[in-house]
Amino acid sequence: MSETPRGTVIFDLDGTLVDSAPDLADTLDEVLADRGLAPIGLDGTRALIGHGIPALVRSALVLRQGPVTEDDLARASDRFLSIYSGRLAAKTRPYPGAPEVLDALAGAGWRLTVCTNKREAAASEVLRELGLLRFFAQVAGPDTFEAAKPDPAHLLGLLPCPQPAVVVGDSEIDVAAARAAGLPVVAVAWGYARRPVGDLGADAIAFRFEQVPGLVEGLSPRPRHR
Ligand SMILES: O=C(O)COP(=O)(O)O
Ligand SMILES: [Mg+2]
Repeated sequence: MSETPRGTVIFDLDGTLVDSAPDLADTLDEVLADRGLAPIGLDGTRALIGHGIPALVRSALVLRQGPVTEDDLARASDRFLSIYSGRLAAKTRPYPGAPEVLDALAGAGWRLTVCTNKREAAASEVLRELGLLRFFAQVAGPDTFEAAKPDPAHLLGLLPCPQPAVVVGDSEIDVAAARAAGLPVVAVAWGYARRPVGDLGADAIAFRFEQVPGLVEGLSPRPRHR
């Protein structure tokens, strides 16, 4: 990385850098099977990802068994985490082009960070197992600053001083957090958004990973050097 960072790119994780839905779906279906409930499957799981694991488990239980008590949710979330921690990157893979683009952005002087609603330790471990952790100066989960997207504090914690920054994410949650933080945002077309990517209200859309650096450059003011 160059001595004067160009600015910070804040990447979302699930649905943006990595396709984690297969491992999340397998885990969710195992939790449901333990309870004699029908599976949600890959497509069903994709539609529930983005607000973190407790929210994912709650949504699945509500769909399959109706209202859930907080105790029951805590038990099911613990069970989910114990299964998921053994298969964080069993089927999870970076999206095509991600490693090359991260390498290029770092080489161009960008400071790279991750802002995810997956807990910090699990997010870092997924990135480590996929060989991507080395690109990132910091990885922030909802437990890092005690703030979870769409709370802008989750993004702003990654920017300790005023600097150019661009958010890259796949969902309405990422766009809402970026808007609340006053940061420009690129939406990627390959993730888990519940709406068409053109309806997310992002400043730009990437249809392939290779488009990300050009869009990030275009949205970021050049820092002034004295
Ligand atoms: O819901 C999750 O698992 C977190 O997803 P995110 O990395 O897209 O924030
Ligand atoms: Mg996401």
